[in-house]
Amino acid sequence: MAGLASSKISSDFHSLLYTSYTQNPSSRSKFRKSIYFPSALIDGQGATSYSVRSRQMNHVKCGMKAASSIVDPSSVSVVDELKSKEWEIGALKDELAATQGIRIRRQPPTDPPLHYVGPFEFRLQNEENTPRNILEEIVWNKHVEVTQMKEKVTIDSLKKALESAHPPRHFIGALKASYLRTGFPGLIAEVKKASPSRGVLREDFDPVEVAKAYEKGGAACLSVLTDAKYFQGCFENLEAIRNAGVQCPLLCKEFIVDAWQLYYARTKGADAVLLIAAVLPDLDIKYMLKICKMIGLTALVEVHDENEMDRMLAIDGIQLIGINNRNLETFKVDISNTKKLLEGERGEKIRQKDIIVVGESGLFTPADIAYVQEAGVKAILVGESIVKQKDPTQGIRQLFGKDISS
Ligand SMILES: O=C(O)c1ccccc1NCC(=O)[C@H](O)[C@H](O)COP(=O)(O)O
Repeated sequence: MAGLASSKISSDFHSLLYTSYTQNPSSRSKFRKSIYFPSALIDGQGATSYSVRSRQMNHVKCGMKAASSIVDPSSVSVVDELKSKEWEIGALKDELAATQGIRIRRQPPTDPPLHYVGPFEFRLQNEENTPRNILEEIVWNKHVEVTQMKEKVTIDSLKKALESAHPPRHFIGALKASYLRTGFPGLIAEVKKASPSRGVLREDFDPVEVAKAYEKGGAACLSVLTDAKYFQGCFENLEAIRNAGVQCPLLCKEFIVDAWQLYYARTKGADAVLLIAAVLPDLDIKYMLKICKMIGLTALVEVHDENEMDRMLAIDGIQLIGINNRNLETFKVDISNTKKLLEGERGEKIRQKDIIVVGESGLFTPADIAYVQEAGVKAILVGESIVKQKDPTQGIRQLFGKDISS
């Protein structure tokens, strides 16, 4: 089915372009008929489980440059056709994400391939191909990183490794138990050496020592940064903490852009993963939630604004939502963001759905904790204010204004 539909679309597409081009060669419009495969589906099996859907002709502005040369149509290779199709799929993914308010493009807008329409060739104009902000840069880099990792570690080998993986620890259960025990939001303490917004936070950074100090201070769970380039983290830290006998459930703090990463994180000792609504379209979130449930991972779905919160509240199966007070595009931190997103109908819907909310970023004092707790959070995710303390155990005591360890 997919193959047939694709070739039909391809011929329609080119015949339409040929007609458009020959009738009004100066036309400044691009017709695009595209196919959408959610990126999360392309894990080697999923892609065939989705029907190919040709979409309405989209009439969007672009410039069609006059043919620079006359080519023999029979010389257009299958590779050119596939490159053209790949480019169209990438462009459509961004277009579909944009309809959900997502501004992050998953990959650089590559140069559109040369289009061959009958005896003509032309190239559609290109958008800027530099990242618009740090989050988009991280996501583009992550795509390259994961593509390279997937060449070395297959999804089948990961699925095989999962057969002997440790049983997952109950991430949400630990947060709820901590809240009941202390009367404070459960603490997800973040093992983070550095970040794009704050640089190096802790020079003498021993992840296992930091993790043990957090556990001693009363953390319910830990968040472990595994991104190397922008946070100086790594998966070896996650494994080392797991293997050091730390009992806290572990959140793999990674930028998930591909379902393969979920399997990989689970094999490296993760009990939970982060799904960022600013990066992942709804279909990817839904698909990844299913995979998380299947392989024993808790999903912390992160939002920053009302649009992202409304999108996530419309998705069934989400149990844990993190409200990030840091704008990951501008780095601006404002803890009132948590209050804003929990007011009114949104707060009511969260209570009805029994969703646990995590207040994330910019929490430094007992007053900050009281503020977000009053807003309705049952858990908090804290990095900078405790990881930079000489004694992180003491840092937790200062953060809460009391010893929450027993
Ligand atoms: O912290 C950054 O600079 C950053 C930049 C781009 C994407 C994510 C980023 N941080 C991840 C986080 O959200 C924080 O590590 C986490 O919420 C803890 O925040 P904090 O307590 O302020 O360290």
